[in-house]
Amino acid sequence: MAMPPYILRLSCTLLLADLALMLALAHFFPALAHLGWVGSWLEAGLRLLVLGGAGQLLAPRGPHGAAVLLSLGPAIFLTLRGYVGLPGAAPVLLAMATPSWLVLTHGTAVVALLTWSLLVPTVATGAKEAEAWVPLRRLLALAWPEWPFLGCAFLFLALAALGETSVPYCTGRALDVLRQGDGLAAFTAAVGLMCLASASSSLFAGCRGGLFTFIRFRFVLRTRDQLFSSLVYRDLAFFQKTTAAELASRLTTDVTLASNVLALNINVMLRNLGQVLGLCAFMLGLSPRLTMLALLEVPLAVTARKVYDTRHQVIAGMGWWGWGDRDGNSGNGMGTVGMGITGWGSWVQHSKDERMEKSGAGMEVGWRVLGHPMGADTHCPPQMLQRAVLDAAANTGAAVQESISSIEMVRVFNGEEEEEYRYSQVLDRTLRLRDQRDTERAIFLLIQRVLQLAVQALVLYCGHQQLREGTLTAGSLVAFILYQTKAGSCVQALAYSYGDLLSNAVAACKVFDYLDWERAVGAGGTYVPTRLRGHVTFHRVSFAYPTRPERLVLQDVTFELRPGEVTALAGLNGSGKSTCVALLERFYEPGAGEVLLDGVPLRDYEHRYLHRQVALVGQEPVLFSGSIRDNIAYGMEDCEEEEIIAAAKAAGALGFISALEQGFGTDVGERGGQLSAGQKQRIAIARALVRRPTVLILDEATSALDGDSDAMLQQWVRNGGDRTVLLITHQPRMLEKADRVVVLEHGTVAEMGTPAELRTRGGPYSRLLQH
Ligand SMILES: Nc1ncnc2c1ncn2[C@@H]1O[C@H](COP(=O)(O)OP(=O)(O)OP(=O)(O)O)[C@@H](O)[C@H]1O
Repeated sequence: MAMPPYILRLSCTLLLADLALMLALAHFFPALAHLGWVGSWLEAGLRLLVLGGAGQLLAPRGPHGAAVLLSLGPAIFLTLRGYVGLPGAAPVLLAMATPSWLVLTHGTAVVALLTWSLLVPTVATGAKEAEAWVPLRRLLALAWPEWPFLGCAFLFLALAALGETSVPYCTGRALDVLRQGDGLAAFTAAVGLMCLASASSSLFAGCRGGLFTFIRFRFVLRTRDQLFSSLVYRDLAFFQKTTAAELASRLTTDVTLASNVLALNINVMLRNLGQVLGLCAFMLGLSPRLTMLALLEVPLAVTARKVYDTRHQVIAGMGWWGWGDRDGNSGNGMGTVGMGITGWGSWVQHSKDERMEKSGAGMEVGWRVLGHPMGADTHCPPQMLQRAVLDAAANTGAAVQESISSIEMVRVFNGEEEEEYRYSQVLDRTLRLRDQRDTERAIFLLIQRVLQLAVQALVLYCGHQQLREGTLTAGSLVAFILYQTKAGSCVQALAYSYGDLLSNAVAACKVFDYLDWERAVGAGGTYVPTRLRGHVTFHRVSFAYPTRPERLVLQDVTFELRPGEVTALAGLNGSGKSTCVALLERFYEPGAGEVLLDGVPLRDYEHRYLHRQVALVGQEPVLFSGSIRDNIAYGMEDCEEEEIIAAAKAAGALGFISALEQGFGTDVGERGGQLSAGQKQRIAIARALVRRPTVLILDEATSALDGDSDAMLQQWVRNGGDRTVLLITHQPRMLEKADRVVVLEHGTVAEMGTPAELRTRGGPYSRLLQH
């Protein structure tokens, strides 16, 4: 296997810098050698400065840990050698050693670099780390309302750490008392102290855990609330670009992950840091020599964890097992969307390593997002393997949901076998991902354990020597080993929490991105005239949707809607009729030109006022779950029952509503699913009419109505006084009833006039009628 060029460059740079340093300081080294191990460490510090600087300047791409390893490695080795007391002479300084020592040092560094590059193909994690610390201040600010609870939680954290740290010490004391036969009273006191330390640490730990869980719960609720508030005020262009699943993921997964930073990661980090420091203090008191040896575990554990964490990210980025399209092609329907969970699924906390599994319940993933087939060129950002496993689990849930919710279509098109095959494929992918993750984890744990055991064996060897020398008692050695085991697991937890904190902080960044948006809805306009005529003018309007900015769907469109008239927009599918409606509702801003209401640009009107004056009944009426009454009075706080009844009557809905057992109180079901299409349309019309709008827009709003819809239309115009009505319809009968018709073709106005005029011209309108 060829050596990556950046490693070659870095290795050569470090070797040359090392040689240059040794030549330059050759005269000073004998004086340093007299200082013993202090001299070793002074040499190490000097080499660290020079090698680190040279590496940064001449080989900035390489992992900078190489300079640290090269400069500190020999000093650590020589110091440990002195502690363990191995036979044979060793040089004090690398500079004064035979050239073979230098070759061995640099050779080891090259091997370490190659191993690192194999295990972790991408090494640029620095930026991610720096970025991850940014949101901590914001998270603290968000959690600030909980400061009394936070204060108590941190107090209990400190007390619990103190209690946990003193338990091994008390155990060692009890053992020594037992060995020395100091009498029952002394033994009882020692055991009592041990029990007291254990009991109090358990109590404090319980209080700490309970308080942090409580704070986390409140934090999650408040953040979700704020995030949702910021979402509903976003402009529609945003929702065109962002999938519902992504937003749901932000609200559920990312907020939960962000809450972990404070309530879990910092909590665990501080707890373990406190314990490590306390344990080290006790260990130093027992035997400084053994403590230095035991501390060897820290860099080893941190490096192993870093390799594992980084590798997880890389693997998930490269070997993505996302949702495939229906032909079984592997695709990534999720991307940064994450799991696309729209339910409030519950996170289950497992052990530290098995941190998060998603419970299957409550997962609902939109098919549009999941099923969106993406080609191999789709950019897949690196994601943690764990996250990919969760995504796959969410995909499995989505597959079930999609098949079951479309079971009628499955039956009609005989698709049972295909659905079966598709589901088994998704399960297969999930299984493969899990296997990959579990194998990696098992190997990592094994390596971690071996490193731990190696350090413990070293400590036992030295401890045995100290016992023989009489500088350590058996009880102290037992206490030391207990401390070492505990300190080891604390260091592991510390390293784990740090990695987890970084990835959770990235999730928090995404949440803050969303929270930082300025309100789009309601921003700007303040114009609230006391009287509105409802004269609408499209003046040279051009427009392209934000998702396809290169394609103009309206070009230089000019027409007007007059008060007291029904103006019909006619045109083939895709000619731009609904786009005109979207601009009139201010879903988007025109790219060029203006939409004016009574001569004033729409953006100058106050948001609430405008949407009370301009009401829309859309192509696919959307009802919300709740009663018919709630749906008609939606968005109107001051709506009287009589107004609701009058609107329902005008929309021709009173008949069927009265026939229902609970009348206006009848629940319409999710998205109005318990009503027929025509009934939904009538309720949607009533919802528009109850506002007594000056401008009424009917976008294919009468297609499912039975009875004389053109008579009803005339009634809606007359009842509103001089109401302006914009009608979009494909029904020639309705077009003929309009006062004026504007014909659109490919986003431009082809012709306009009264239906009779246009018919006699024999132009686009006539062709449309024939079509
Ligand atoms: N959200 C969108 N993003 C990008 N392009 C869109 C979007 N909505 C519509 N379009 C495109 O804009 C063009 C005009 O669409 P529009 O819905 O205004 O047509 P329409 O005349 O109302 O058609 P129909 O009679 O079928 O309702 C179409 O080519 C359509 O593909």
